[in-house]
Amino acid sequence: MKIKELFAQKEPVFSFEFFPPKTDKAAEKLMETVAELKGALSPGYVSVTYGAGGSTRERTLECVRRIHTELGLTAMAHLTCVGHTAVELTEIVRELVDAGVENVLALRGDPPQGETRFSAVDGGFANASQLVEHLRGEFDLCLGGACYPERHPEAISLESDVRWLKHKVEQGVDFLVTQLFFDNADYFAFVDRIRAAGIDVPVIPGIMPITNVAQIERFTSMCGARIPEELRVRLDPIRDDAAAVMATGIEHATLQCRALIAAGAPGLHFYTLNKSHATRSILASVKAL
Ligand SMILES: NC(=O)C1=CN([C@@H]2O[C@H](COP(=O)(O)OP(=O)(O)OC[C@H]3O[C@@H](n4cnc5c(N)ncnc54)[C@H](O)[C@@H]3O)[C@@H](O)[C@H]2O)C=CC1
Ligand SMILES: Nc1nc(=O)c2c([nH]1)NC[C@@H]1CN(c3ccc(C(=O)N[C@@H](CCC(=O)O)C(=O)O)cc3)CN21
Repeated sequence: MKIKELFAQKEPVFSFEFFPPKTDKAAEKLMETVAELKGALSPGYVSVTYGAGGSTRERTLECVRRIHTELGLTAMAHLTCVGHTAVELTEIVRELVDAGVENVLALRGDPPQGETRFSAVDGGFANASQLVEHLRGEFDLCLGGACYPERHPEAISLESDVRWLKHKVEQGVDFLVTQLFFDNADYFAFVDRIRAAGIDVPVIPGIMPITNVAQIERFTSMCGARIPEELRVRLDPIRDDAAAVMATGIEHATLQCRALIAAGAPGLHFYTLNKSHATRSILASVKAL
C-alpha cells in the first residue's frame, strides 16, 4: 500500500521508525519487536533507516522486505545519497520494488562521521531534491521527504530552507516527516510557514521519547533541535535515574502527542530507536482519547 493513501483516509496515521540490526540475532529480535507492535498498536506503516555504509545498508533493505513480506505491514525504506551513484540508487530501489515495497523516504543523508559538509560522489546527488526527481522519473513509488521545524542546521536562513523544501516537494514528494522537536509551537509555526509558501502535502510530526539524557543531548546538538528550558530543568537533576528519565520522557511526549492530534496533525511518526516500551505507553494513551 502507498502511504499517501493512508493519509487520504483522514484517521491519524501512527508509524514507527527502526534502525537496521547489526547482527543476524539482532535482526530476529527486531522482527519480534515489530510483530509485537503490530499486534498491540496496528501501525499504519513501519520504516527502517539507512546506515552510513557497508553491510548495514544491506540489512536495511532485507529488514524492509521482511516487514513487508513476512509481517504484511506497509513498509518504507529510508534511502540516502551518501556514497551512491544514481545508477546504484536505481538498482537498490529496483530490488525493493520487485519485492513489493512501494514507499521510500528520499533523503540526502548526514555527512560521514568526522566531516561537516556533505559532498556528492561523481554520478551521485548533492541533495534530496535530486534524488526525488530521479526516483520520480524511474518508478511508480510513494515518496516521503524530511523537513525541519527548527530549520536544517546547514540552512542559511528559515526562508531558504522553506524555498528548498518547496522545490523538493515539487519534484514529487507525497508527504513530509519532521525532524524531532520538543515544543509543539515550533511544529505549528513551521506548518503555517510552509502552507503560506504553497506547500500542501501532509506534514507528519516526528516524535522521539526521551529515554536517556546524555544521548538526547548528543543527538539534538548534532541535528539542531532544541530541548525547551522547562524540560531541561526537569531532566537535569534526574539524569542518572533511568526510571525517572523514562517517566518524564514519556509524560512529555504524551502531552505533545495529545495536543498534536487534538490540533489535527495527520499522524505521528515515532523514532523508537528499536525500543518499544515508551512508544507503546505514549500511543496507548493517545489512542484512548
Ligand atoms: N538516515 C536516515 O534515515 C535519516 C536521515 N535524516 C537526515 O536529514 C538530513 C538532510 O537530509 P534531507 O532533509 O533529505 O536533505 P535536503 O537535501 O532536503 O536538505 C539538506 C539541506 O540542504 C538544503 N538544500 C536542499 N536542496 C538544496 C538545493 N537544491 N541547493 C542548495 N541547498 C539545498 C536544505 O535547505 C537543507 O539545509 C540529513 O542530515 C539526513 O541524514 C533525517 C531522517 C532520517
Ligand atoms: N540528521 C539526522 N540524521 C538521522 O539519521 C535522523 C535524524 N536527523 N532525525 C530523524 C531520525 C532520528 N534518528 C536518530 C535519533 C537518535 C539517535 C541516537 O541517539 N542514537 C544513539 C544510539 C542508539 C542505540 O544504538 O541504541 C546515540 O547515542 O547516538 C540515532 C538516530 C535517525 N534520524
